Amino acid sequence: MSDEPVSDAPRYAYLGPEGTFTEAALRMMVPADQAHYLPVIDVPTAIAAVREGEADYAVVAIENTVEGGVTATLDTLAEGSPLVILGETVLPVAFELLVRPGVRVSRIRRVSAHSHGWAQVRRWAHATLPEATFVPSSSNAAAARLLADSSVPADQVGFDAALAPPGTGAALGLEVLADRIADNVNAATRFVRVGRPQEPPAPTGADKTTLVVHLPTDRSGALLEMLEQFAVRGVNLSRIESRPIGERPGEYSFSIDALGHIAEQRMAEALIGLRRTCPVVRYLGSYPAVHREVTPIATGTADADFASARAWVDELRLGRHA
Ligand SMILES: O=C(O)C(=O)C[C@]1(C(=O)O)C=C[C@@H](O)C=C1
Repeated sequence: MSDEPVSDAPRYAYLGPEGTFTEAALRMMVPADQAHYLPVIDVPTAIAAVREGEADYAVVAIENTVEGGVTATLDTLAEGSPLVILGETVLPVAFELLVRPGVRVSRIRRVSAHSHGWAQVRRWAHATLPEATFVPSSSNAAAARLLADSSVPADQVGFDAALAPPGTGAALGLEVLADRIADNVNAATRFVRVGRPQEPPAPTGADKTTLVVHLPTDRSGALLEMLEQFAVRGVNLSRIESRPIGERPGEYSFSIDALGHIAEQRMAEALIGLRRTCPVVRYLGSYPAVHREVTPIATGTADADFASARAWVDELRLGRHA
Protein backbone atom coordinates (compact mmCIF):
# COMPACT_ATOMS: atom_id res chain seq x y z
CA MET A 1 0.00 0.00 0.00
CA SER A 2 1.38 3.46 -0.89
CA ASP A 3 0.79 5.04 2.54
CA GLU A 4 2.57 2.23 4.45
CA PRO A 5 5.75 3.60 6.07
CA VAL A 6 9.06 1.98 5.14
CA SER A 7 10.19 -0.54 7.74
CA ASP A 8 12.95 1.67 9.20
CA ALA A 9 10.64 4.71 9.56
CA PRO A 10 10.64 6.16 13.12
CA ARG A 11 8.15 4.74 15.63
CA TYR A 12 5.79 7.22 17.34
CA ALA A 13 3.92 6.27 20.53
CA TYR A 14 0.77 8.31 21.31
CA LEU A 15 -2.50 8.20 23.22
CA GLY A 16 -4.77 5.94 21.17
CA PRO A 17 -6.89 4.42 19.90
CA GLU A 18 -7.12 5.65 16.32
CA GLY A 19 -9.06 8.94 16.13
CA THR A 20 -7.83 10.80 19.25
CA PHE A 21 -6.90 14.47 19.14
CA THR A 22 -3.36 13.28 19.85
CA GLU A 23 -3.40 11.23 16.66
CA ALA A 24 -4.59 14.31 14.71
CA ALA A 25 -1.64 16.25 16.21
CA LEU A 26 0.76 13.44 15.27
CA ARG A 27 -0.56 13.49 11.69
CA MET A 28 0.14 17.23 11.54
CA MET A 29 3.71 16.62 12.70
CA VAL A 30 4.57 13.45 10.74
CA PRO A 31 2.40 12.03 7.94
CA ALA A 32 1.36 8.39 8.37
CA ASP A 33 3.51 7.25 5.43
CA GLN A 34 6.66 8.51 7.17
CA ALA A 35 6.25 6.91 10.60
CA HIS A 36 4.98 3.85 12.41
CA TYR A 37 2.10 4.97 14.64
CA LEU A 38 1.99 3.07 17.95
CA PRO A 39 -1.28 3.85 19.81
CA VAL A 40 -1.01 3.19 23.58
CA ILE A 41 -3.37 3.43 26.55
CA ASP A 42 -2.15 6.66 28.20
CA VAL A 43 0.48 9.41 28.27
CA PRO A 44 2.87 7.75 30.80
CA THR A 45 2.90 4.59 28.63
CA ALA A 46 3.71 6.64 25.50
CA ILE A 47 6.63 8.34 27.27
CA ALA A 48 7.85 5.05 28.83
CA ALA A 49 7.91 3.49 25.34
CA VAL A 50 10.51 6.11 24.33
CA ARG A 51 12.56 5.62 27.51
CA GLU A 52 12.59 1.86 26.99
CA GLY A 53 13.43 2.07 23.29
CA GLU A 54 10.14 0.57 22.09
CA ALA A 55 9.40 3.85 20.30
CA ASP A 56 11.70 6.55 18.92
CA TYR A 57 9.37 9.42 19.81
CA ALA A 58 6.13 10.14 21.65
CA VAL A 59 3.58 12.82 20.81
CA VAL A 60 1.73 13.95 23.94
CA ALA A 61 -0.64 16.76 24.95
CA ILE A 62 1.17 19.21 27.28
CA GLU A 63 -1.19 22.17 27.73
CA ASN A 64 -4.73 23.20 26.88
CA THR A 65 -6.47 26.53 26.96
CA VAL A 66 -9.09 25.37 29.48
CA GLU A 67 -7.30 23.13 32.00
CA GLY A 68 -3.76 24.50 31.65
CA GLY A 69 -0.89 22.02 31.92
CA VAL A 70 -1.55 18.32 31.25
CA THR A 71 -0.21 17.00 34.54
CA ALA A 72 0.34 13.42 33.31
CA THR A 73 2.78 14.79 30.74
CA LEU A 74 4.49 17.37 32.97
CA ASP A 75 5.01 14.90 35.81
CA THR A 76 6.21 12.01 33.62
CA LEU A 77 8.79 14.23 31.88
CA ALA A 78 9.95 15.73 35.20
CA GLU A 79 11.11 12.37 36.64
CA GLY A 80 12.93 9.30 35.31
CA SER A 81 15.60 9.02 32.63
CA PRO A 82 16.09 12.27 30.69
CA LEU A 83 14.05 13.04 27.57
CA VAL A 84 13.85 16.13 25.39
CA ILE A 85 11.08 17.97 23.56
CA LEU A 86 11.95 18.37 19.88
CA GLY A 87 8.92 20.21 18.51
CA GLU A 88 5.37 21.35 19.23
CA THR A 89 2.07 21.86 17.46
CA VAL A 90 -1.27 23.39 18.47
CA LEU A 91 -4.62 21.89 17.53
CA PRO A 92 -8.02 23.61 17.84
CA VAL A 93 -10.28 21.40 19.96
CA ALA A 94 -14.07 21.05 19.56
CA PHE A 95 -16.26 18.00 20.06
CA GLU A 96 -19.17 16.05 18.59
CA LEU A 97 -21.90 14.54 20.77
CA LEU A 98 -22.34 10.94 19.58
CA VAL A 99 -25.03 8.36 20.29
CA ARG A 100 -26.14 5.03 18.88
CA PRO A 101 -28.58 5.70 16.02
CA GLY A 102 -32.07 6.60 17.30
CA VAL A 103 -31.10 7.75 20.82
CA ARG A 104 -32.58 11.20 21.63
CA VAL A 105 -30.87 13.96 23.59
CA SER A 106 -33.59 13.74 26.27
CA ARG A 107 -32.60 10.08 26.94
CA ILE A 108 -28.93 10.82 27.66
CA ARG A 109 -28.09 10.23 31.33
CA ARG A 110 -24.38 9.42 31.14
CA VAL A 111 -21.79 10.95 28.82
CA SER A 112 -18.25 9.66 28.40
CA ALA A 113 -15.09 11.55 27.40
CA HIS A 114 -11.48 12.01 28.45
CA SER A 115 -11.36 14.12 31.64
CA HIS A 116 -9.56 16.92 29.76
CA GLY A 117 -12.18 16.77 27.03
CA TRP A 118 -15.00 16.99 29.59
CA ALA A 119 -13.36 20.04 31.18
CA GLN A 120 -13.56 21.75 27.79
CA VAL A 121 -17.35 21.28 27.40
CA ARG A 122 -18.56 21.39 31.03
CA ARG A 123 -20.67 24.55 30.65
CA TRP A 124 -22.24 23.31 27.44
CA ALA A 125 -23.05 19.94 29.09
CA HIS A 126 -24.56 21.65 32.13
CA ALA A 127 -26.87 23.73 29.89
CA THR A 128 -27.73 21.04 27.31
CA LEU A 129 -27.68 17.82 29.36
CA PRO A 130 -28.41 19.01 32.91
CA GLU A 131 -29.26 15.50 34.11
CA ALA A 132 -26.28 13.74 32.58
CA THR A 133 -23.31 12.59 34.65
CA PHE A 134 -19.75 12.26 33.38
CA VAL A 135 -18.14 8.82 32.86
CA PRO A 136 -14.34 9.16 32.43
CA SER A 137 -12.64 7.36 29.55
CA SER A 138 -8.96 6.78 28.71
CA SER A 139 -9.52 8.96 25.60
CA ASN A 140 -12.40 10.59 23.75
CA ALA A 141 -11.92 8.21 20.84
CA ALA A 142 -11.99 5.13 23.13
CA ALA A 143 -15.40 6.15 24.49
CA ALA A 144 -16.77 6.59 20.95
CA ARG A 145 -15.39 3.23 19.87
CA LEU A 146 -17.04 1.41 22.75
CA LEU A 147 -20.35 3.07 21.89
CA ALA A 148 -19.94 2.00 18.24
CA ASP A 149 -19.14 -1.62 19.14
CA SER A 150 -22.36 -3.42 18.20
CA SER A 151 -21.28 -6.58 20.04
CA VAL A 152 -21.69 -4.70 23.36
CA PRO A 153 -25.38 -4.46 24.43
CA ALA A 154 -26.53 -0.86 25.11
CA ASP A 155 -27.03 -1.54 28.84
CA GLN A 156 -23.43 -2.76 29.16
CA VAL A 157 -21.67 0.19 27.50
CA GLY A 158 -21.83 2.19 30.74
CA PHE A 159 -22.93 5.45 29.09
CA ASP A 160 -25.41 6.69 26.46
CA ALA A 161 -23.33 9.27 24.62
CA ALA A 162 -19.70 10.10 23.89
CA LEU A 163 -17.92 13.35 23.18
CA ALA A 164 -15.28 12.91 20.51
CA PRO A 165 -13.13 14.73 17.94
CA PRO A 166 -14.78 15.99 14.70
CA GLY A 167 -15.39 13.26 12.12
CA THR A 168 -15.54 10.42 14.66
CA GLY A 169 -19.31 9.87 14.28
CA ALA A 170 -19.11 9.53 10.50
CA ALA A 171 -16.09 7.20 10.77
CA LEU A 172 -17.75 4.90 13.31
CA GLY A 173 -21.39 4.97 12.12
CA LEU A 174 -22.67 6.85 15.19
CA GLU A 175 -25.30 9.59 15.12
CA VAL A 176 -24.02 13.14 15.63
CA LEU A 177 -26.52 15.01 17.84
CA ALA A 178 -24.40 18.17 18.09
CA ASP A 179 -21.07 19.31 16.73
CA ARG A 180 -18.53 22.12 17.17
CA ILE A 181 -19.10 21.87 20.93
CA ALA A 182 -16.66 24.00 22.94
CA ASP A 183 -17.13 26.24 25.98
CA ASN A 184 -14.33 28.39 24.65
CA VAL A 185 -14.56 28.80 20.87
CA ASN A 186 -10.80 29.32 20.71
CA ALA A 187 -10.05 26.17 22.74
CA ALA A 188 -6.81 24.55 21.63
CA THR A 189 -4.39 21.94 22.91
CA ARG A 190 -0.63 22.10 22.54
CA PHE A 191 1.17 18.83 21.80
CA VAL A 192 4.90 18.10 21.92
CA ARG A 193 7.18 15.56 20.22
CA VAL A 194 9.46 13.92 22.76
CA GLY A 195 12.63 11.89 22.12
CA ARG A 196 15.73 10.57 23.89
CA PRO A 197 18.51 13.13 24.57
CA GLN A 198 20.03 14.47 21.36
CA GLU A 199 21.22 17.76 19.89
CA PRO A 200 18.33 20.23 19.73
CA PRO A 201 16.86 21.41 16.42
CA ALA A 202 18.76 24.50 15.17
CA PRO A 203 17.57 27.86 16.56
CA THR A 204 14.99 29.67 14.42
CA GLY A 205 14.70 32.95 16.36
CA ALA A 206 11.24 31.82 17.57
CA ASP A 207 12.09 29.00 19.99
CA LYS A 208 11.14 27.68 23.41
CA THR A 209 13.22 26.03 26.09
CA THR A 210 11.38 23.83 28.61
CA LEU A 211 12.76 23.31 32.12
CA VAL A 212 11.87 21.82 35.48
CA VAL A 213 13.40 23.67 38.44
CA HIS A 214 13.38 22.93 42.18
CA LEU A 215 13.97 25.86 44.52
CA PRO A 216 16.28 25.92 47.53
CA THR A 217 14.09 25.68 50.65
CA ASP A 218 16.53 27.28 53.12
CA ARG A 219 15.93 30.94 52.30
CA SER A 220 13.25 33.47 51.55
CA GLY A 221 12.95 35.00 48.09
CA ALA A 222 14.10 31.81 46.29
CA LEU A 223 11.29 32.07 43.72
CA LEU A 224 12.13 35.71 43.03
CA GLU A 225 15.84 34.84 42.65
CA MET A 226 15.00 32.03 40.24
CA LEU A 227 12.87 34.38 38.09
CA GLU A 228 15.65 36.97 38.13
CA GLN A 229 17.95 34.49 36.37
CA PHE A 230 15.66 34.92 33.35
CA ALA A 231 14.68 38.58 33.82
CA VAL A 232 18.19 40.05 34.00
CA ARG A 233 19.11 38.29 30.76
CA GLY A 234 15.99 39.47 28.92
CA VAL A 235 14.47 35.96 28.72
CA ASN A 236 10.67 35.99 28.72
CA LEU A 237 8.60 33.08 30.05
CA SER A 238 5.51 31.82 28.21
CA ARG A 239 4.43 29.29 30.89
CA ILE A 240 5.28 28.69 34.53
CA GLU A 241 3.36 26.36 36.80
CA SER A 242 4.05 24.66 40.08
CA ARG A 243 3.73 20.91 40.59
CA PRO A 244 4.00 19.06 43.91
CA ILE A 245 7.30 17.21 44.25
CA GLY A 246 5.43 14.50 46.12
CA GLU A 247 7.87 13.96 48.97
CA ARG A 248 6.42 16.34 51.57
CA PRO A 249 3.31 18.57 51.43
CA GLY A 250 4.29 22.12 50.53
CA GLU A 251 7.25 21.17 48.32
CA TYR A 252 6.85 22.19 44.71
CA SER A 253 8.83 22.18 41.51
CA PHE A 254 8.33 24.68 38.69
CA SER A 255 7.64 23.67 35.12
CA ILE A 256 8.75 26.47 32.81
CA ASP A 257 8.68 27.38 29.11
CA ALA A 258 11.18 30.17 28.39
CA LEU A 259 11.29 31.97 25.04
CA GLY A 260 14.65 31.34 23.39
CA HIS A 261 17.11 28.57 22.54
CA ILE A 262 19.96 27.04 24.53
CA ALA A 263 22.28 28.00 21.63
CA GLU A 264 21.62 31.69 22.45
CA GLN A 265 23.88 33.29 25.05
CA ARG A 266 21.12 34.88 27.13
CA MET A 267 19.41 31.47 27.53
CA ALA A 268 22.70 29.67 28.19
CA GLU A 269 23.59 32.30 30.84
CA ALA A 270 20.15 31.91 32.46
CA LEU A 271 20.67 28.12 32.60
CA ILE A 272 24.13 28.59 34.13
CA GLY A 273 22.59 30.88 36.76
CA LEU A 274 19.86 28.34 37.57
CA ARG A 275 22.38 25.51 37.77
CA ARG A 276 24.50 27.52 40.24
CA THR A 277 21.60 28.44 42.53
CA CYS A 278 18.87 25.77 42.34
CA PRO A 279 19.20 22.21 43.69
CA VAL A 280 17.58 20.58 40.63
CA VAL A 281 17.43 21.89 37.05
CA ARG A 282 16.13 19.52 34.40
CA TYR A 283 16.57 20.67 30.82
CA LEU A 284 13.72 19.36 28.63
CA GLY A 285 14.88 20.73 25.29
CA SER A 286 14.96 23.75 23.00
CA TYR A 287 12.68 23.59 19.94
CA PRO A 288 10.89 25.82 17.41
CA ALA A 289 7.81 27.54 18.85
CA VAL A 290 4.73 26.84 16.79
CA HIS A 291 3.53 30.46 16.72
CA ARG A 292 6.73 31.41 14.83
CA GLU A 293 6.71 35.00 16.10
CA VAL A 294 10.34 36.03 16.35
CA THR A 295 11.24 36.52 20.02
CA PRO A 296 12.21 40.18 20.61
CA ILE A 297 15.74 40.58 21.96
CA ALA A 298 16.07 43.18 24.73
CA THR A 299 18.85 45.76 24.47
CA GLY A 300 22.17 44.33 25.62
CA THR A 301 21.11 40.65 25.53
CA ALA A 302 21.99 39.64 21.93
CA ASP A 303 24.79 37.07 21.42
CA ALA A 304 27.05 39.87 20.11
CA ASP A 305 26.52 41.86 23.35
CA PHE A 306 27.58 38.89 25.48
CA ALA A 307 30.58 38.22 23.22
CA SER A 308 31.87 41.81 23.30
CA ALA A 309 31.34 42.12 27.07
CA ARG A 310 33.21 38.84 27.61
CA ALA A 311 36.05 39.99 25.35
CA TRP A 312 36.26 43.20 27.42
CA VAL A 313 36.61 41.20 30.67
CA ASP A 314 39.25 38.96 29.04
CA GLU A 315 41.23 42.06 28.09
CA LEU A 316 40.98 43.49 31.62
CA ARG A 317 42.25 40.19 33.05
CA LEU A 318 45.33 40.59 30.89
CA GLY A 319 45.87 44.14 32.15
CA ARG A 320 44.76 45.73 28.90
CA HIS A 321 42.48 48.69 29.68
CA ALA A 322 41.40 49.83 26.22
O1 LIG B 1 -8.79 12.05 24.16
C1 LIG B 1 -8.17 12.54 23.21
O2 LIG B 1 -8.63 12.57 22.06
C2 LIG B 1 -6.85 13.12 23.46
O3 LIG B 1 -6.10 13.24 22.53
C3 LIG B 1 -6.47 13.60 24.86
C4 LIG B 1 -6.66 15.07 25.14
C5 LIG B 1 -5.78 15.54 26.36
O4 LIG B 1 -5.06 14.75 26.94
O5 LIG B 1 -5.85 16.72 26.70
C6 LIG B 1 -6.20 15.87 24.00
C7 LIG B 1 -6.84 16.99 23.58
C8 LIG B 1 -8.05 17.49 24.25
O6 LIG B 1 -7.62 18.59 25.03
C9 LIG B 1 -8.67 16.50 25.15
C10 LIG B 1 -8.04 15.35 25.47
